[in-house]
Amino acid sequence: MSKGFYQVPTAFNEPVKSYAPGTKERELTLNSFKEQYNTTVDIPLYIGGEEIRTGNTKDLFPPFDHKHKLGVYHEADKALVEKAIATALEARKKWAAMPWEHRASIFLKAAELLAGPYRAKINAATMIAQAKTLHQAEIDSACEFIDFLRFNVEYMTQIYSEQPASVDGVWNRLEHRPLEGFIYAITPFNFTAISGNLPSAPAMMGNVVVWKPAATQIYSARVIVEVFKAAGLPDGVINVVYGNSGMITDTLLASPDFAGIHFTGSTGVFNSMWAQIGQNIDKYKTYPRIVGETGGKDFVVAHPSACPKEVAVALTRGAFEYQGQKCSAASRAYVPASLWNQVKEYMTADLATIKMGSPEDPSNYVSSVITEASFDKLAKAIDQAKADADAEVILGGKYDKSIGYFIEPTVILTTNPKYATMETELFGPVLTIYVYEDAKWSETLKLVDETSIYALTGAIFSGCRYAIVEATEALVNCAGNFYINDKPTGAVVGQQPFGGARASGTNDKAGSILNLLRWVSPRTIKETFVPATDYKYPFLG
Ligand SMILES: NC(=O)c1ccc[n+]([C@@H]2O[C@H](COP(=O)([O-])OP(=O)(O)OC[C@H]3O[C@@H](n4cnc5c(N)ncnc54)[C@H](O)[C@@H]3O)[C@@H](O)[C@H]2O)c1
Ligand SMILES: N[C@@H](CCC=O)C(=O)O
Repeated sequence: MSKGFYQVPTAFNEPVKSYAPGTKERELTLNSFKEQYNTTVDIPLYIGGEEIRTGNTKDLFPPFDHKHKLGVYHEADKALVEKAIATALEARKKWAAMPWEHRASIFLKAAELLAGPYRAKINAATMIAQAKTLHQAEIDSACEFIDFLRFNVEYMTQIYSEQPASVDGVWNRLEHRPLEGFIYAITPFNFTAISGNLPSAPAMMGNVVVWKPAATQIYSARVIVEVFKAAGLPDGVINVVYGNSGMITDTLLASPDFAGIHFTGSTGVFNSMWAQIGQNIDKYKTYPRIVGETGGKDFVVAHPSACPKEVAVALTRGAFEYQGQKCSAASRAYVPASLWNQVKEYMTADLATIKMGSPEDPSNYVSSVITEASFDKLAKAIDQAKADADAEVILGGKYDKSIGYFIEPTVILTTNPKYATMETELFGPVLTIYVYEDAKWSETLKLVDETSIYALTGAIFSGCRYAIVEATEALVNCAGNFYINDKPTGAVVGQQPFGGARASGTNDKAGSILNLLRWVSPRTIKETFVPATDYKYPFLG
């Protein structure tokens, strides 16, 4: 039991290291890359304290070198998924009663382990599994993950300290109980930080979790498991399963103890799980919390008063860093005719200098996309644009999967503002640009609003304050993260809470107090010091 009103250390953003030639961090990470690349892994399921190897294995390959086998992971069957539920519920008996400051301590320790001894390992694993460059791995698996842990600890204490008023003779208290049951965390391939945050945020609030990482991220997920273990997270609080996604999800969502889902991934998968939860609603002991951050079709709109160089750089970085595989990536842009030639010249010059290849070579700015399926989908969209009369591939457009799944950073120019790649999320290094007449600024804002089902991120570039005001209002429902004169990627925990609405998710803002509130069920406690001893009102005599 707590014996003090503790204050946690003030959260701060982990500084991003430079990885410049000759730096220690560069040497450590590249050494770890080599070592991990040449070691075969045999990744088990983690249920309670057990590492379970079923013998039912799948091979792991880096997407930039798909003939290099990294090892295997073991798949769960239905009985093991049920075992994960039972193990989580057993662990809940002690974990839900763990004093909050000890939960805080565990996750603060995890943050420090990531900032220090595990930094090179988790960054290198992310580079290998997800084809991230040094810088992209650093801002994700080290810095953002550390930030999630530090800031969530601070938000947790804010939640606990916010208390109701009490009048004379009464003490009102509010306690925030973990949800009654287990949480299903289901995570995407593209951010190791999101993979770490989705199970740990509910766990920090006293919940137990069954976590299913994306198959393509299991290789770096194993390092997350290692870090949580080293930080002292008790067995059974976070249990990790992989295998057939449909079977795992069906089994978990059918449990009467299912208390919530913490999802990040595509809109279609989230929608199907929401429907399934609806069908199962009579089974559950408590209404489950449904939290999902999903797809995007993120925009950049330039006003004629914008600086063309700034627009071009925002497009290059926003669309092509990490091969356009950020949910926030710029994938449609609206550029005024008066700026277009300059924007195009700057982008052409910049893209000509971008190198693509293995993330092990730090001079490569981009690497491969994640899977063959993604490669094929992107190649098909590029070919279609080459064939269509209302579209033209003006930059990039080449692809090659002989060694890895490499797609050149590609720019499509369209004369049709509703062209397929202006509307559909492709999730890769393909940017589509529509050039509008300068006089049609207000109509263009309407077009931005009406073109996509998503509302995740968006950016406007303008040197005119009136245009900024107009766009901020006209695009009020188009993005949960809205940028003025900046690229639409790179939200920082504690600074720009992240998430979108419409088909982009429930907008519960990962890494914020709003998200943590979804993982607790408040109980109000009223204590009366001197209870009444007479039933009559005073005026009844
Ligand atoms: N809004 C955000 O904050 C955010 C952040 C990152 C990624 N994303 C989105 O995630 C997507 C890319 O990630 P992804 O390719 O890993 O997404 P995905 O939807 O394919 O996979 C996400 C998770 O769902 C699982 N899954 C896939 N099919 C399933 C099924 N039929 N039943 C149950 N589970 C299933 C996967 O194994 C994985 O664990 C993009 O749409 C991107 O916009 C959104
Ligand atoms: N939070 C990240 C995107 C996460 C989704 O992939 C960003 O802001 O770029």
